[in-house]
Amino acid sequence: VRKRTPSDYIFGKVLGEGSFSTVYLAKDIHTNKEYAIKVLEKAHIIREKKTENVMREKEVLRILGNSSPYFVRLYWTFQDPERLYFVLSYAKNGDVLSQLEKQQCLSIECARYYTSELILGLEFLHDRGIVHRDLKPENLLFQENWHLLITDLGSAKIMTDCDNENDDFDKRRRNSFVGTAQFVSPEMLTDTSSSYESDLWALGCIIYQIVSGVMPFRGGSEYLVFQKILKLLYDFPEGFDRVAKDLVEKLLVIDPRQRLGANDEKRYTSLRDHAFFNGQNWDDLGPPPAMFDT
Ligand SMILES: NC(=O)Nc1ccc2c(c1)=C(Cc1cc(-c3cccc(C(=O)NCCN4CCCCC4)c3)c[nH]1)C(=O)N=2
Repeated sequence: VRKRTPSDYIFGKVLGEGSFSTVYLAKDIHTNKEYAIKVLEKAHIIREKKTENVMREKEVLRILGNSSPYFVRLYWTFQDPERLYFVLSYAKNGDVLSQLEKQQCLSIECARYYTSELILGLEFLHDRGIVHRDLKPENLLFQENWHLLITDLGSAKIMTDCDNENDDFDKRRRNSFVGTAQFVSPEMLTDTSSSYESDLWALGCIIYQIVSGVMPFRGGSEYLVFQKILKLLYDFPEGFDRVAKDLVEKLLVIDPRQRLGANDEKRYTSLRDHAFFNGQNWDDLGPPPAMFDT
């Protein structure tokens, strides 16, 4: 197959902007299919020493292939003298953060459904030895059929055997801060170690936010947010669903080994068995619940 070039696509609106990439809506001129194309400036990537992150994102997306319904798919990559291009799945209904900004919070039925899809995605990812490390509502997308799609594997880590040993100085030196302040786990702040349980902490933050509409750890600066995380300084708004509260409290635990799911023989039995998912058929979640009052 001929290597694609930018001229194979008509580029449209900006779908998202990050520190190291811009994502555009694009249409393939041969098939009229729509894609999200993530464009990275080579000079910027090199200057900011993010080459390894870019290579890892491509490697992780290659490992995931199209074998999970819950992750964006990487169709093609190509480059020109200045830029790298990743042709990815387009999720027509945007990201969860935008939805929360539109309707404050999700109904408890939607929160349960999308948390279930996220857990199925995490089971798939973690069983393949991959930690996302930047889970947040902005990286959770709604496809045209309103099923969830997890994106942005640019901070992901591929766990190897040595990663399961204690941190050593080199690892501490190598691991700079990863993730987004409000969702970063205490262990990523204290000893720069991150593992599967770091994604379980982020899951707790996400459930809190989709149920309440606000983040659990908020502050005027990253430093203040970090202090609240390290001291587990958060509370629940009046009327927060009692069962969801219990689940969040079992995930937002300082010691990663004590988080719900951390010691599961089979991932993530103890999350699936929590009362918040009572009645859930994990083998068939059914169609997404209506997002709007129709
Ligand atoms: N960092 C990353 O890797 N980021 C990525 C990667 C892949 C990717 C990605 C981000 C996507 C983000 C995205 C953003 C949007 C989007 C942005 C702005 C507006 C809209 C929008 O309003 N869509 C119309 C549908 N609306 C949505 C809300 C309810 C009414 C109907 C969608 C759609 N998809 C995407 O579709 N595919």
